[in-house]
Amino acid sequence: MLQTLTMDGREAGTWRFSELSTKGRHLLGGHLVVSSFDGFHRGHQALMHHAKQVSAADGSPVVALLFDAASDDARTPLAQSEEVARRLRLQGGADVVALGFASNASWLECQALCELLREFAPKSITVGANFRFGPKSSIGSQVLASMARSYAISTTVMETVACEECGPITAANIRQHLAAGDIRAANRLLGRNWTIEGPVVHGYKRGRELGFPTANVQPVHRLDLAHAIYAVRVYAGERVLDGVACYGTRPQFDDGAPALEVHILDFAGDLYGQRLRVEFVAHQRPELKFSGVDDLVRQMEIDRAEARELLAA
Ligand SMILES: Cc1cc2nc3c(=O)[nH]c(=O)nc-3n(C[C@H](O)[C@H](O)[C@H](O)COP(=O)(O)O)c2cc1C
Ligand SMILES: Nc1ncnc2c1ncn2[C@@H]1O[C@H](COP(=O)(O)OP(=O)(O)O)[C@@H](O)[C@H]1O
Repeated sequence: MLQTLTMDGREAGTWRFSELSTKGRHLLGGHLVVSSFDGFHRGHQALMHHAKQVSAADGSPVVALLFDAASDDARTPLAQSEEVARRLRLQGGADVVALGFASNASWLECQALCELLREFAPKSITVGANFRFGPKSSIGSQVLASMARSYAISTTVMETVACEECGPITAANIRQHLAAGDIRAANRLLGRNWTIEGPVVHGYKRGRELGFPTANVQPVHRLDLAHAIYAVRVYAGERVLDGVACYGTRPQFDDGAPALEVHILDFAGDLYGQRLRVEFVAHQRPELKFSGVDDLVRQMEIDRAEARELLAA
């Protein structure tokens, strides 16, 4: 089964392989880019850039074949799937075909992929060197390349690029930086600021007592993010607001389940039920337990002033 996505990432339709030649006629003979596009980081952007350059020579479309490994809920999301589809279209100019291939796809599904490649009859394939799929991720990009060569499809395997200070541009490395709280490194590898979204839910109503009301944003997925204070930008509908966020267990109080709490600067209003997008700009300090609540509040005032400066820079 193939799933095609619209501009904003919603499903446009589900096709059988056999329907590709009729419904997907416009996608045939294009330049395929094969990836999970997990996070649409700078490595993926380089793949799209390459395919776009190749396609400029003959005018055939760029088609992104998106392996749907990003729907793995156990991992920190680097981008929502709608965001990935939107960026593929905007930055890559690509039509997007999403495949329900999990990273542990069966051999049968891998065979189906070979058939699919034949059906697409692409003019070229672009793939990253560390792309893997199939049972226990046992099939690498080189196997894909030699398979494609046997169909006389020209294939480019692009090496993983590294950033001098931040290491390889891979989704795994970006997740490691997030787990360590190194937002600047994660953002550099992503090529944009890491952003998550969720609805504002009720908390313990303690924030307003402290003079720091905090919107509790509930992310859809689990986050493996360092427990710390961050300077953030908040997108609430049309509004873009500066904020200071705490992600952690609140050792000063309940030491409970990890939560993301966002205090918006120079703002007063009811946000419950609204969907907020929180863009992480900089790490400020680790979450701590102070000798008393007054000390915590004094530190929060310093955090707020520092966030203001970081966001103005
Ligand atoms: C800028 C800022 C810094 C914070 N730092 C800490 C901290 O170091 N330790 C801690 O336990 N909680 C910290 N918090 C979380 C507060 O304890 C939390 O916002 C408060 O308990 C309100 O919770 P509520 O929204 O459930 O009412 C911080 C919150 C903000 C906005
Ligand atoms: N500057 C602000 N930043 C964040 N939330 C604010 C702000 N001003 C008002 N609010 C409102 O206050 C709520 C947070 O207050 P708080 O006492 O921390 O309650 P809760 O424990 O339910 O989060 C937010 O959900 C929002 O509706």
